[in-house]
Amino acid sequence: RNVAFTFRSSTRVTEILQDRVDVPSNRNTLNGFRTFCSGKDLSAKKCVSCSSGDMRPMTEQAANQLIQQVPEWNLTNDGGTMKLSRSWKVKTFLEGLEFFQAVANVAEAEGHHPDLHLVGWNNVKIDIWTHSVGGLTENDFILAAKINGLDVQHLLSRKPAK
Ligand SMILES: C[C@H](O)[C@H](O)[C@H]1CNC2=NC(N)=NC(=O)C2=N1
Repeated sequence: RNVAFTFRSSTRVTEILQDRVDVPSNRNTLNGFRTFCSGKDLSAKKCVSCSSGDMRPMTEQAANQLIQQVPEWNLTNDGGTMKLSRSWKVKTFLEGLEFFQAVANVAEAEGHHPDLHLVGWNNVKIDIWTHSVGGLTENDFILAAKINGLDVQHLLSRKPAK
């Protein structure tokens, strides 16, 4: 029995080391602070609570890596605060609000909330960052990936967003 157990755990360690499995999002720590964890499919992850005071914003280098998993989004630096941003053009004002409702459902489910802009009646822009740490955490990329997965095509104008 011991032999089987040892085999199973070392297999798990090997999988984790080779990055073949997802592990809980709070696994990686740097100097005792959570940063983010590696893993393939961001949209399959859940946002973790970022209010416990042990979370710090990720480095620009880490953000440049993770953005490759959500290339539809832009990395911006807003007066020193790193954010994710994406724009869409909707067909009508009301469809903009429908778009927001779909995003709000995801945000509520994740307990992680983006800034929503609807400007000039049909320009939707969403900014995501972790307010409590003043920068980006893996939660922001998870939310971005989940917003990418929404079926909102029918709400969008055929004209590209600015
Ligand atoms: C307790 C709860 O997790 C926090 O208040 C959450 C709510 N949603 C949030 N959303 C975002 N984007 N950043 C936060 O810091 C944040 N804080």
